[in-house]
Amino acid sequence: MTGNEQALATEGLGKRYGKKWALRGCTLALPAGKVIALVGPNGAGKTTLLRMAVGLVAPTVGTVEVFGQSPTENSPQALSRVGFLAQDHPLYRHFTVADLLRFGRSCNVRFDEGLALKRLSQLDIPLNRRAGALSGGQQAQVALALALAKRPDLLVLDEPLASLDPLARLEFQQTLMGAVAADGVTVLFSSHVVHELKQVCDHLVVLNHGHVAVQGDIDDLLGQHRLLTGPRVETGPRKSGSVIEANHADRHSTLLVRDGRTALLPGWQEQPVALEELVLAYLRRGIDQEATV
Ligand SMILES: Nc1ncnc2c1ncn2[C@@H]1O[C@H](COP(=O)(O)OP(=O)(O)OP(=O)(O)O)[C@@H](O)[C@H]1O
Repeated sequence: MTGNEQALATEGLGKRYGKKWALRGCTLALPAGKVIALVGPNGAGKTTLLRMAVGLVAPTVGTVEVFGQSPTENSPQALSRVGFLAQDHPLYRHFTVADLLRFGRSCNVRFDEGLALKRLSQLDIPLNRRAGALSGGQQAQVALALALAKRPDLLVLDEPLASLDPLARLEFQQTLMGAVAADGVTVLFSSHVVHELKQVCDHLVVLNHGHVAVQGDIDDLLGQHRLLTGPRVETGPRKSGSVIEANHADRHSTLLVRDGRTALLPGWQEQPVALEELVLAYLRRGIDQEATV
């Protein structure tokens, strides 16, 4: 892997179901070797994007490439490098954990059964237990162990944390981060949870109403945005491309801005913005406002 290799690149990507666009005009360049969060509300288009990335859904328009190859046109080459964990981490419920490992081995030439066995033993997950008899957290861990045993270069996870309790979430994240540190795997995962992102992610994509609202390296995004507080002004997001959100009280205004470092006007103060505030501000914007940034 080179330093600036892209794990996933899309250009004008869109998917329409009937008359409704689930995703539209999506252009992304997601760096390899990073942990990337895809954030957005229900129906934003996250699953649609992830399913196009792993070749399960064909685009209506535009292109998608995984490590430079189309997951639909060059599927064996592209998909041999990709692991996918669908929402609710589905497993064959009547299979034992050992059956699932055997199944994984028979389906994937690169399957590293030793690695999966090591992870499952560290988590005390019994191999003779049927998948349907495991707890939700254990099922998630088994699904993750199977996906990692494929030794993917890109691991795509659709809302992996949604059904897990706080302890199971932590264990799941630790397993994931351990794999990232050990193997340099690129992780792309979708989530509704914004407040935990800073600890686990390098890169962020915010989707809203089927459009990319903002994307970039998290440290860069935090460096580019700031909160300005000062005397009330009658400006809003539509008057300036650099004002992402404006909130007004009787005497004061607070503006979230994205711009170069310009001198502050008298009476104005600036402070850094937290990642959660930044994401929520972009989610609150309407589609017509997204085009101004
Ligand atoms: N197979 C389908 N047929 C018709 N419409 C679909 C289909 N799949 C998704 N959609 C629609 O596309 C839009 C985006 O759905 P998608 O599942 O990608 O969103 P999401 O961000 O993953 O949502 P959630 O967080 O609820 O899982 C929604 O309006 C959804 O109803």
